Amino acid sequence: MSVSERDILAAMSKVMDPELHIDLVKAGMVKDVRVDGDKAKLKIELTTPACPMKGKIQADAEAALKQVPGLKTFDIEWGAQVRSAPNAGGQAILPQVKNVILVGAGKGGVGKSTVSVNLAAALARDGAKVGLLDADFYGPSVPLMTGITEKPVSPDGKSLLPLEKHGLKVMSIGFLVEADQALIWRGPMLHGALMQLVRDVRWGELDYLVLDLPPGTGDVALSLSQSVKASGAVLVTTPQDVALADVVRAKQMFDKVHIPVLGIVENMSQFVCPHCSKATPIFNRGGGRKAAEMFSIPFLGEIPLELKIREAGDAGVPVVISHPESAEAQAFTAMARNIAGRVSTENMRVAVKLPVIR
Ligand SMILES: Nc1ncnc2c1ncn2[C@@H]1O[C@H](COP(=O)(O)OP(=O)(O)OP(=O)(O)O)[C@@H](O)[C@H]1O
Repeated sequence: MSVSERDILAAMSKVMDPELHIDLVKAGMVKDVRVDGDKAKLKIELTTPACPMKGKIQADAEAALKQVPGLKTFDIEWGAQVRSAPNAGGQAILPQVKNVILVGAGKGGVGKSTVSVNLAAALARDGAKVGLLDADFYGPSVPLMTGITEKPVSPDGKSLLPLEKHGLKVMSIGFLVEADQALIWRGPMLHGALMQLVRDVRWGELDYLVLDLPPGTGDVALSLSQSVKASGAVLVTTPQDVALADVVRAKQMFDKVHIPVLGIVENMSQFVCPHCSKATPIFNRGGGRKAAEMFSIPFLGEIPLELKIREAGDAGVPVVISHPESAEAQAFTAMARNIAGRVSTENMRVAVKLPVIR
């Protein structure tokens, strides 16, 4: 029995992307199908190299191909092509950036910068082209957390080259102004400075630009979020009720400007004693998940309160790079893949008018 390309496509159209809820053929993920007698070759192009569902898609695709009558062997080449946010193409401000991911928090100190840095590093480790922009003028921690001490240079007196470290392109308001100087600026001046930081940096082509927002729900965070036409926002909280009240406000802020909230990350979830392995919920636990349920938005993961995370931050090497096998690095990696998956779903939902499935 001879096998045709159509048989291969028919098999692939039975495999669903578990996040997009459409089949691989409809999602445009099956490419370069070639059949030679009883052998087939094809390429499956995921919507992100940080796909959280790759294992399942791979198992389902292989199972479907094994069912094709007459097919003896097959070879799947795996690739990834990050798609742009539907509104990204029109934005003159960041034309080569496919997706801007905002990282926000209702208040300071909940670990927004730690999450931003590890999110960016985890996406880059998975193979994506990633930039990290620290717009937190209250306390720009990205220079410390990435270990960058150099200042950015301007080859033409107009634009700035981002600094490169840990596989990331990095820019921070902290590279350009002294902390006390930015603090005395008021709304329009601050907004102008931050927009310059977004606009005048030569990011080049990026799959994701992770933008560490100033904490809170003030005008600066709001207008910056609007100007960059983000794919979505990640909200960081600690599990306590007091932090969650701030998350409610942050969610309302993003709703007001029609930026999809990709989900909630709960940081400092619990502390596991390295000596006796007893877990202690220092800031309580489970509040982030509860808030996600309350808003019907995804819960993107919980990050433990862990000495290694703080030490890695202070040492300028994100924990996903310094200790990639550790439980805390894996928590960040799972979170990053969930976020990348949500960005793909949002992009695809608008592109092919998928129903909203949470
Ligand atoms: N999960 C964690 N485990 C241990 N330490 C953490 C964790 N998350 C953050 N920290 C530490 O807490 C401090 C504050 O974190 P971070 O600067 O990321 O917070 P932030 O919300 O960005 O604060 P700000 O709004 O002031 O910039 C840092 O020293 C960081 O290393």
